Amino acid sequence: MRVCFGFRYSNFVFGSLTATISTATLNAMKLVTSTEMNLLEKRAVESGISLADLMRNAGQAVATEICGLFDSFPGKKALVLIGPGNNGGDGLVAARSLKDAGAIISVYLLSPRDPEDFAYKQVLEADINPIDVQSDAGFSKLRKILDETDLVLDAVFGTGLSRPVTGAPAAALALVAEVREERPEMIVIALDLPSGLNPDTGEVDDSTLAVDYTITLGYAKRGFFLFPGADYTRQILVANIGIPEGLDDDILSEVIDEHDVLAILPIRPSDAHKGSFGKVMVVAGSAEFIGAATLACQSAARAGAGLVTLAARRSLHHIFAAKLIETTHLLLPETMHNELAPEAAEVALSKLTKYDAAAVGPGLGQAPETVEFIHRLLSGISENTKLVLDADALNALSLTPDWWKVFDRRAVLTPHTGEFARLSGLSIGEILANRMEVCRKKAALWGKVVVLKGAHTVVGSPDGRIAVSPSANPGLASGGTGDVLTGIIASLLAQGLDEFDAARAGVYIHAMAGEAVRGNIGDAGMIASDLLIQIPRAIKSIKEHDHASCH
Ligand SMILES: NC(=O)C1=CN([C@@H]2O[C@H](COP(=O)(O)OP(=O)(O)OC[C@H]3O[C@@H](n4cnc5c(N)ncnc54)[C@H](O)[C@@H]3O)[C@@H](O)[C@H]2O)[C@@H](O)CC1
Ligand SMILES: Nc1ncnc2c1ncn2[C@@H]1O[C@H](COP(=O)(O)OP(=O)(O)O)[C@@H](O)[C@H]1O
Ligand SMILES: [K+]
Repeated sequence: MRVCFGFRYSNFVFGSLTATISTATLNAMKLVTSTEMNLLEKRAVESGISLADLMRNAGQAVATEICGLFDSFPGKKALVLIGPGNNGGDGLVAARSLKDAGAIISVYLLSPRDPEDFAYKQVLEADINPIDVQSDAGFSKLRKILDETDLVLDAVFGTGLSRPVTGAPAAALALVAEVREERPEMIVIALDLPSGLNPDTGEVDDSTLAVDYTITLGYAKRGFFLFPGADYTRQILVANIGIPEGLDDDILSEVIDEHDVLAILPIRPSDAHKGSFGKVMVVAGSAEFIGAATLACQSAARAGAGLVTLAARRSLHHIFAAKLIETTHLLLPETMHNELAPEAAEVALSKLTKYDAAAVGPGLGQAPETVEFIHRLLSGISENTKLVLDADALNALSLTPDWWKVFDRRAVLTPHTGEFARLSGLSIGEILANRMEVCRKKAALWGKVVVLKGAHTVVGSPDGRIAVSPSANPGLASGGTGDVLTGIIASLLAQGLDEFDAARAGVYIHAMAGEAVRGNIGDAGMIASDLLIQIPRAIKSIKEHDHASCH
């Protein structure tokens, strides 16, 4: 079994990610910490699998994946760098399997290893004579091998890294990096993870290689989706090492995957009418932020809602009406200073009873009257209307100490890092240092589904689950793309999805739309409106993938 993280979109490959997620198993989409990985290993051993079996499976699976990367593997030259622990052990088994598959193998020991251990015997039995760093003073042999090898397998350190990398391992990794500059055709593959990358935090060592492929064992590690680590793993393949199914039921983190999204997408019966697909009210916009409201309304419609209504200031009606042809309009009263009147909340509330979902916040602004309007609206909104809050709705909430005790209903919140900082009182640095854990904890404390936006967006659920976007796409870092996400999530809420499902499916569809635009025009110059037509295409593509995999 093999899993690749990435997007398949109309048979094209985007970014540096692979094209296919080629398995139906959802377990492989789980994300683990090093502690969780050790626990799973312990459970596997308790269930009757020996450590040697796991290592044999790991080494063989890695070799199989490597062979699959080449059109023709026999005769390829492969160098395996071996460290002191089990990662090195896996590397020794992989070296043996690669030789069995026809490769010309060099094994290079960066630390002394016990010749009696199971893995070492594997290479000796295959007549591979490891080169020892002690006997290769000055790395002259290593340099010579690197000048000719087709691939390097980094099996120096895995999840057991405990301190900065120094000495021979650091020097050898630096040499690989240097030769790679001269020989870009040389493929570098990490076994389990690029050595020196912290699997829990995504921190990297100075010596960590940005590899071409990371063949990870059993489960992807959280650090692959946290920066800077996320820039070092490139294409990630998850290899099956035989951990029995069912041992990971309490692992609550996952990468959002097309199969998950397909399973939760709303069904669209042929005899549907517009009432079948829910009504969304978007409460948004101000004179300064016209685009935020229009983008949210259009994306809600493009994600499949039956009817979208914009509730916005009366004096802006003419411009909104010109921009939004399909949207209906609710004209909200204003103060004599041309701000939203706080009593506009009652106007919106009186209509909202007929709506399945509301998106509140994009571009509303932060005038005191607007803040009062938002507070009145949020305190009066019925539990029957599902809710997504973004931008100025989040800013307004942040003004109330312990806001989650006052605003204690279900909702999706979609903060970027700055808004999350205001909501939580944490600094930006504290959030960036561990986005997944921070998001999980706050979602539980606040009792909300929280979408912490950015590269590899994290969706946290109050029950402890987190779902991480597989996409990092600098093209999306432009004004208005978040408003598009808000509209998509509101649309999915209106179509009947619960908060967590709407948020993770919405994040995935939005990311896929972004990847499609990147595929067309690159990662600079993307504007939020480019995403709109890609939303239904992304949904179509997800559905077609299912169709393709069924036949
Ligand atoms: N957890 C699991 O389920 C499995 C783990 N396996 C492999 O085991 C690996 C983890 O093995 P280990 O726990 O032995 O850890 P590693 O192989 O990552 O390295 C730990 C060893 O390196 C030393 N070390 C750590 N940091 C160092 C540094 N900066 N400089 C020099 N020496 C350093 C430690 O003292 C220890 O000897 C995984 O990455 C994976 O490759 C597989 O064999 C199979 C199953
Ligand atoms: N580097 C990136 N990789 C992936 N997604 C990104 C990246 N940068 C921004 N995004 C996405 O773009 C959107 C930006 O939203 P936001 O910051 O609220 O902007 P705005 O309010 O202007 O719409 C979010 O969905 C975010 O996750
Ligand atoms: K490694």
